[in-house]
Amino acid sequence: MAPLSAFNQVLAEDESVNRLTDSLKLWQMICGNKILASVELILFLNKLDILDAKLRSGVRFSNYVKSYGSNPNETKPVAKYLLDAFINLHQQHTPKKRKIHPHLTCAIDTKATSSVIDRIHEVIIIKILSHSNII
Ligand SMILES: Nc1nc2c(ncn2[C@@H]2O[C@H](COP(=O)(O)OP(=O)(O)OP(=O)(O)O)[C@@H](O)[C@H]2O)c(=O)[nH]1
Repeated sequence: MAPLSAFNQVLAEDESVNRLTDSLKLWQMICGNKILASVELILFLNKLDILDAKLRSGVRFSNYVKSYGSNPNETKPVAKYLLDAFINLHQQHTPKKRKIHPHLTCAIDTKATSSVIDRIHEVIIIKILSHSNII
């Protein structure tokens, strides 16, 4: 689980570290971990509403993420850019090919979050059934 909204924040425990950079490093370590090589990963990119509020209030994403350049300072393209960054890191660092299940979430939207969790339950059940050769 990583916040989409933390691109302009630093860690409470180390103010020299940007929170987005920290999330990406942690994700890279999880993706590259050989012990987890056979595990499918579920990624929640959370706090979509806070990202939206931040961008609408005038905070410019590209001031913090230079590679974003002159792309629109809007929620959809910024969230897509972050999602792609996480997916690309997975592709670069995974020890072997596997699926990941990324979701853009707003945890306080309980209805939407509940439906995401239902979809994840389905994925897990299908995985268990296919491992047991039932399907
Ligand atoms: N608006 C909003 N609030 C959220 C969301 N997810 C969690 N929160 C709230 O954020 C606060 C901090 O929760 P978390 O982010 O889970 O905890 P944390 O990672 O230790 O906190 P931070 O250091 O603030 O990132 C709590 O009050 C949560 O209810 C979200 O998607 N949208």
